[in-house]
Amino acid sequence: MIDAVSLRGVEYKWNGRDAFALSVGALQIPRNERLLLLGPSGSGKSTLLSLLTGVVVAQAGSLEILGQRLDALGSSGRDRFRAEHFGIIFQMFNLLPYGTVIDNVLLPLSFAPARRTRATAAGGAEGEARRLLSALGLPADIGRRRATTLSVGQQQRVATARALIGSPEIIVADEPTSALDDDRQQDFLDLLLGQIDATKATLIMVSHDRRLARHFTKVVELTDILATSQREAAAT
Ligand SMILES: Nc1ncnc2c1ncn2[C@@H]1O[C@H](COP(=O)(O)OP(=O)(O)OP(=O)(O)O)[C@@H](O)[C@H]1O
Repeated sequence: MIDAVSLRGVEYKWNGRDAFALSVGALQIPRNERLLLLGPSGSGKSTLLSLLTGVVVAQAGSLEILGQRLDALGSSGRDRFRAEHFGIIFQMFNLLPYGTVIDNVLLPLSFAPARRTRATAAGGAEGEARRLLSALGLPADIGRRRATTLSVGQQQRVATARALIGSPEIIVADEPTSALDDDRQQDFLDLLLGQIDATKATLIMVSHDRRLARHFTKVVELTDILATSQREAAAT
């Protein structure tokens, strides 16, 4: 089976003086993996996610997602590829503040025809949005509320339903539990992992919190996958 992620010798440097550079030797993520990527703040975890999702393109090396080389696509091709194959739960959730909860959950389907087809086949796009919201523990009447009126925990679940709708192959989550206390973190992870199991998606979650490790099939320390040159520089 084609891997979810196949990365080799990737180098990326942000623009600017003294800009941060990331140099990753190799990272292979099979389909259906639940991977936790650990690293301290500022170590480059979000930068790596931006590379994997094609928000930015590496200056060197090769990166394939589901067998597709991202550098072979232009910027709008990468946007389409991201919308179709990734569900992304952002650190700050990035909900449309004045949209309703249902608008927010349905949003990715506007840019992802295959996800729309799957959601429609599963019981209509809006029905599927409501099913996911309820599976994530939200009350039945939440669909018409504005995103701005929700608690942080509710916003996070809406962002999760938006990532899951239409069953994209890869779910990426950037520190999604950092705003929650321990009990809520546990509840949230149980719900997310239950949904991931149901759709057989690959999960890539980024965190600095190694206590989350037991929920995952694989744990990778960012420092362990850095290219040798960058590891040596970081150690000095
Ligand atoms: N859009 C950007 N433009 C320029 N530099 C950036 C940009 N995003 C991140 N960086 C730089 O890249 C470095 C790594 O940041 P990154 O956000 O990838 O780390 P992180 O491990 O995800 O940190 P955190 O856990 O705090 O989110 C930092 O020095 C940061 O300033």
